[in-house]
Amino acid sequence: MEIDRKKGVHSESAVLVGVQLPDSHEESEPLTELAGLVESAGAEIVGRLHQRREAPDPAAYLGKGKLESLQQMVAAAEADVIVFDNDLSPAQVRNLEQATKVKVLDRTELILDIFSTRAQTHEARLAVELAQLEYSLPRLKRMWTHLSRLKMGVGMRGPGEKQLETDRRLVERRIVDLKRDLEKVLRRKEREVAARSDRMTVSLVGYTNAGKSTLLNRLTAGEVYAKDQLFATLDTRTRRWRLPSWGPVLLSDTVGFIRDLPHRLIASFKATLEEARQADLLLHVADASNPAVFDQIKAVHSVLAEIGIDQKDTLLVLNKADNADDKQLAVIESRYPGSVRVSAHTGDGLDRLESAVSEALSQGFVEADVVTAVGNGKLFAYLAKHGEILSRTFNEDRVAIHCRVPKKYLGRIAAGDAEVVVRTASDSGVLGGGNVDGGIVLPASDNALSDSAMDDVA
Ligand SMILES: Nc1nc2c(ncn2[C@@H]2O[C@H](COP(=O)(O)OP(=O)(O)OP(=O)(O)O)[C@@H](O)[C@H]2O)c(=O)[nH]1
Ligand SMILES: [Mg+2]
Repeated sequence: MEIDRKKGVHSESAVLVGVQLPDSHEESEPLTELAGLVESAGAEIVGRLHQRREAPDPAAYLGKGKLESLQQMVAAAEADVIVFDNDLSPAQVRNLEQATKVKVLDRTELILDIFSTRAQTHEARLAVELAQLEYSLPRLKRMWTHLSRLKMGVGMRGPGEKQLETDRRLVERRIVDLKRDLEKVLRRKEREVAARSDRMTVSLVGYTNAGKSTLLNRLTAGEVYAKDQLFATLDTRTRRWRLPSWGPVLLSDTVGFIRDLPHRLIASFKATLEEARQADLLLHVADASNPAVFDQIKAVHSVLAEIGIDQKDTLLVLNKADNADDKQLAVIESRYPGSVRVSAHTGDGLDRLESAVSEALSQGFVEADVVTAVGNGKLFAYLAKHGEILSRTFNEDRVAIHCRVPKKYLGRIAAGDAEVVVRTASDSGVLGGGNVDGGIVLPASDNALSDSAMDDVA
């Protein structure tokens, strides 16, 4: 038997199989999400098979009777590929392929396959290749057609043990190279993102297909690829977003999440998720029209926890309100008070979203008195640009500036040859609302604000 493993599932006919285990995720309509993934990958669905089992069968995951049904279904529909909703061991894949004579993919492989066709930037390509190779290493026996692309010409038949050993070493070497390249990308990215840290940054996160890119486009009039497919976006885009009554902040889009996202994939996408890691505020976009919205919100929380950013300030955005059932919206809102319902399509609720974001960002502001030399125009400009100047009091060659500024700039302001005294309470205005526990005095320093610290981004 020879099965072409090179092609993924594009334009093929696929049979979907799912086994419901007692502790595994349960969908109201089984295989819905898998079907979305398979269609996203460009395949046609020609059959579905679902089974409840206490435990997977070690040999073929399915029980004997169901395996026979599967064989018949594949033959009758002339399917090219079987896609499992569960993750399979290498032996199970081999046995299933032998029994059905067609290619078998599991959920992780399918996701990796979609990622590999969508990855656009150098960084996303590296991330996907690494995740794919790490996944395939223990599965090399059936991966040799894929490997032939890497190294040898076509026409290679099945690998002998020696060949396998060579392949394994090649893959391992490539993995080391990829990790090193990704590490470099990550460090560069960290520097890039940190360099724009004197702008408030907001990051869109959420389940795949929730409408993050559409929302980014709508809010910033940018040109970001948005499409009704899972994992339309694999690369982050950052745009300037002019918040009314606030000013410009940076808004970035990210790769969508999915339940049971392969851990390796999350690890490989670290550089892509750097924007979200350093953001001042996360906008968690959920598709309120999806019956599985609660599961999706939970799945996003667990990915955020895995990246270590689940403690960040987060605003839940209930998108696709135009398409959602009013009752469902009310249920979500009572479960998540403080969430904001919007429609990226009709534009409904975007004004409320903008106010909610402004308010959330204000939490990061403090009122302070900054005392500096009258001639320190640079610092004055900096305060005006990033905060709000409330009053100025001159005293000979010194000026005391009463202002409202983001907490995170305090260090930088103090470094600009100034004394900074943070007031304990602030009477909240447009930008205000920040509360500080006690008056903090930051010492003046000799370092004047450097040009780069003053640089504007975007
Ligand atoms: N009805 C309706 N559809 C929407 C809305 N917002 C987005 N969509 C549609 O939902 C689909 C997914 O939108 P995207 O913006 O690509 O979603 P995403 O979250 O960026 O998806 P990934 O990049 O795959 O993670 C597209 O077909 C959009 O047109 C909305 O408010 N209402
Ligand atoms: Mg997107």
